[in-house]
Amino acid sequence: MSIEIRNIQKRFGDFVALDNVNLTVQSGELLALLGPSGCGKTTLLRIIAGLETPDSGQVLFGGEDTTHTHVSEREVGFVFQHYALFRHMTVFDNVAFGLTVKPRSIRPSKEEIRDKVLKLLKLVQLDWLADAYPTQLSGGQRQRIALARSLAVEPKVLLLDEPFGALDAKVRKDLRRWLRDLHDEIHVTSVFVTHDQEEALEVSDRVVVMDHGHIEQVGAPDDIYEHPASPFVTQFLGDVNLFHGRIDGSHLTIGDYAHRLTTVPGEGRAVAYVRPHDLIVSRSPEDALASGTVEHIHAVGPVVRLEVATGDGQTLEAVLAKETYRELGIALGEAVHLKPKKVSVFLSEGGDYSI
Ligand SMILES: Nc1ncnc2c1ncn2[C@@H]1O[C@H](COP(=O)(O)OP(=O)(O)OP(=O)(O)O)[C@@H](O)[C@H]1O
Repeated sequence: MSIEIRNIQKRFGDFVALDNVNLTVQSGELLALLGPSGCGKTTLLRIIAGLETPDSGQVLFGGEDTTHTHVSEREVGFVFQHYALFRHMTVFDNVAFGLTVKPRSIRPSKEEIRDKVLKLLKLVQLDWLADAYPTQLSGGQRQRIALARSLAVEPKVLLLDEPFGALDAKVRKDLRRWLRDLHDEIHVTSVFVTHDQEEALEVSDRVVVMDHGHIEQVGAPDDIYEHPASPFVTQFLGDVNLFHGRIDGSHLTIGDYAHRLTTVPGEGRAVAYVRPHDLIVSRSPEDALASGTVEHIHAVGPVVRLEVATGDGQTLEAVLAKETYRELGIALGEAVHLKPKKVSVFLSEGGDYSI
């Protein structure tokens, strides 16, 4: 079931929560809505669910206008950050709930319900917990049961609002992989809200990056990461070093550094971003974008993070493999030169972008 969002506008008082949002979710796709707190992701998800009404615009399911269809008739499954399992019911009864409350005329038989629940519990790999109560489960297990419960009624669309938000980092990582595998198995059209870029990039088929109630960029994870469309997306997807320069013709100049651009966004003042792992640390000043003194050295697992103080008061961050770091034999207080492997450049358009 595809979802089409057309010109959605939503205000809360004077505050514009969603500003003319347009988006198509393909049938069977797992799509992430990614953005900082308050950007409107949850509001958009609630509008898709029918839990919130837009001021204007339309939501279409499979080409049919559902803007004014009640939430109970939209056939959506919902999983929230905080497990909404019924405490007084076993895992089995929690998963069966949506089926047992169906009107008698369309309710499956007891045997059918039993088969279906056991199949779902197997799917989320927790069939051995059928007789347990929610309080006996870990946070990650509860979320898997919540997901099984939302799938029991065979929703056309599955909506997940920070489903792993309340879990610790390790469990979160396991569950993201698990969700990806599960989706590959069942292919229900799913929209997933997160503010965690790593989660969005790892789990989804496509990522929608939002900011201040509008969509900044939509694309496959790799595409978004490699070709961010704006300074906001570049910064939101990970650490960056910022440089100010100019574009003239196809040349970017930052101080004495010159770089030939393959795609030219125009002419004028520009901002350039380089990710810490895209800075080559060298003893030689040749082709250097910046030079400075090593102020801090942090060894983190297989990589080493250097903080380099430049003459003009900026601190740059470079990340290099431990092996390269050892070969270079860098020590605190030494002078190093930094050369970029990859630069993302945007015109300043009259105002500087800042981080
Ligand atoms: N019912 C409401 N009444 C008033 N303001 C609201 C209401 N719901 C949301 N907002 C505001 O709309 C903005 C967008 O909220 P929303 O929950 O969609 O953001 P979000 O991107 O999901 O953020 P978070 O990750 O923090 O949940 C926020 O500034 C929020 O305060």
